[in-house]
This record gives sequence, C-alpha cells and structure tokens, in this order.
Amino acid sequence: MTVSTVIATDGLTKRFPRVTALDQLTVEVQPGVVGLVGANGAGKSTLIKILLGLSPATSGTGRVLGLDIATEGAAIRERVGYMPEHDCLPPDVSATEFTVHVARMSGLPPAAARERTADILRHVGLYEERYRPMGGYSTGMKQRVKLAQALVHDPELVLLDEPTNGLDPVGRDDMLELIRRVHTDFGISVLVTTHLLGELERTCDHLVVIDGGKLLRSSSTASFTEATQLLAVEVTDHPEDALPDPDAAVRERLTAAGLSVRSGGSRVLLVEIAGDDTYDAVRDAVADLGLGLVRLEQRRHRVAEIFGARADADVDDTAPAGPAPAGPGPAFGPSAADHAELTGGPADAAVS
Ligand SMILES: Nc1ncnc2c1ncn2[C@@H]1O[C@H](COP(=O)(O)OP(=O)(O)OP(=O)(O)O)[C@@H](O)[C@H]1O
Repeated sequence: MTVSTVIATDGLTKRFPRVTALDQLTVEVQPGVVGLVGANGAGKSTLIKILLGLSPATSGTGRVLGLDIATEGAAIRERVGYMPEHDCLPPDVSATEFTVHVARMSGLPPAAARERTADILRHVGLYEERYRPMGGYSTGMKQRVKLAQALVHDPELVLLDEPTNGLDPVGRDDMLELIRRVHTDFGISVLVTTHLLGELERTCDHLVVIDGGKLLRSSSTASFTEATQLLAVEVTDHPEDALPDPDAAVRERLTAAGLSVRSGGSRVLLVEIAGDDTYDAVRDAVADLGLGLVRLEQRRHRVAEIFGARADADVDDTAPAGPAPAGPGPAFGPSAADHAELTGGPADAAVS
C-alpha cells in the first residue's frame, strides 16, 4: 500500500445468513477515477457500505484514505462522499434545500453551506430547477442531485453507486462526463460502480471487476483495451453496382493472398495482421475491385471479453470487439457492445 492509496482491502469477507456477498476481497485503489464493475448481486453496494463503516465485515480488514473501516467510520464519512444507488430524495423539498441540509449535517456553517450548494448544483447542471420540489424531477435530475449532495462537503473521495441507473444513452454520457470532471476539476478521487459492461471504458483510469464477491481482475483500463492483432475492414458498395457482394469479393481476394479473414458482424471483415504489409494488401485488394474503404483500423479488446462475450458479435461502430478468450463469469446476450449487462441477460433494452 503506497501513501496515496485511497482504498485498500485485505481478505474482506461479508457473509449474510444465506449468501457470501464478499469473499476474501483483496484490492487496492489509487487516486483517479476507478470503476467497480460487476453483475447485479456481485457485492458492489455491500463493499461500499463496508468501506463507509456503515456495515461491519465478517472478516478481513480495510482502509479508506488510510483510516480503518472497522474503527474510524465517522472519520471516513467526513472525508468521503456517497451517492446511494436507490432513490432517496424527499419529493417535497427542492434540490437547494436538500443539499444545504446535507452540507449543514456535514458541519458547514449556514452561509458556507448555501454558497457551496449553489456552486455544486451549478456544476452538476441544475439551474432554475434547483428551487422546485424534487418530486417533479426527471431521473437524470435526481441523479445529479444525488451526485451534488455527495460532493457538497468537499470530500477527498466519492463512492458513486450506479450513478447511470435509469438514464437514457445521452443522460448516461452526460453523467459519465460529469463524473470524469469531478476528478479533473476538483481533484476528487472517484470509485464508481456499474453492472453495464464497457460503460466505464472511456471514463475510468482503472477497473476492478468482481463476480460473486470475488475479485476477477483489477488493472488499468488501458490494459483491458489493448490492441488486438486484427484489422477491421469495411468497404463501400461498387459505384456502378458491378459487384453484387463486395464483402465476399474482398474476402476472396485477401484469402487468395494468404490472409486469414472472417466476418466481424454487419459489413465488417476481420483480417488477421500478418505484418505491416497486411495494410497494403487490404488497400490494394479494395482498390483493384474498384471499391472504397469506409474503415481500416486495428481492433482493441473490450472489457466485455473478460466475461467470455461472443467474439464477433454485433459490435458497434466506435469500439468493435476482438476475439474472446474463454473466460469465467456470466455469459451474456449476442450484442456485446458497450452496454451489455452483466446479468446473463441481453443488452439493456434502453440502450442497445
Ligand atoms: N442486508 C442484506 N441481507 C442479506 N443479503 C444481502 C444484504 N445485502 C445484500 N445482500 C446480498 O448480498 C449479495 C450482494 O449484494 P449487493 O447489493 O452488494 O450487490 P450489488 O453488486 O451492489 O448488486 P446491485 O446493483 O443489484 O445492488 C446479493 O446476493 C444480495 O442479495
């Protein structure tokens, strides 16, 4: 454990009468934006409650900002902000009243509490609405208030439990951007949980993946998404419609040139990179056939793959999947794009 380690657990275990929610979890979190990824029931919320000193561990130890979770819970909560997963906002008070109240409970004097509330609500993007009762807020607005109250006492670390829950794709992206800025603008470290595969790839520096209360993997996001040895190739139709199946024609040419080619989903061919001249071979084949290139890019691994996602499922345009190693953990539906859920079910209907 280094001096700057924000969270460190050692053999942390939490047993409920009928389930072991955390099982010998040993993990370290450094400053930055860290994602805690796991299916529903993986133990994410349990871990957060234990880290806040709100629930005792059955065995094992942990420190948050150097403080002991077993004996220094109150000191931890002074320095850590918490955004709970579930709706917890009183419907008949405004965001301003609520956030001022939380700030006062955290020990801020009245004037400072009001000033800080105004700043933080502006930062999360709530303006005139902040004086309206929260019962009439959209889910996105409620999530923003929950984030604001976690930040109002200027913590060193915030624990955000499923902050994108219930949001549409645009709302999710906005929230993730906001979370990133919590760290870049204020220097606050963030631990953010999600059950959606791949959601945090662009937001977090580091990912901790848990399954059934056990640590599956803890490493930098970059190491999850390193480059594969596959080129994704997508070509245009022939301008005069001279080729009924341009993809098949390209595939045939490349195979004849000794390259290994397979389908990567809708209109995408995956070509194994045999060397630098693979790029030239693709370019020449496409040009010889009178086609244009829509895309020629090296694929990157996806976080989804560690859960054994289908290799060349219907990937999205921005971040296609490479080959999937056989891995532990739940399998999930055929659309292994950014928002596939870690539930064994299909991708989140709202965002697929
Ligand atoms: N107070 C409790 N009593 C008994 N079992 C519990 C309690 N709290 C959590 N559990 C169980 O512990 C396991 C882990 O739950 P936890 O809420 O930590 O998971 P999670 O990863 O946060 O998932 P979710 O996002 O669905 O809440 C689950 O099987 C859950 O049913």
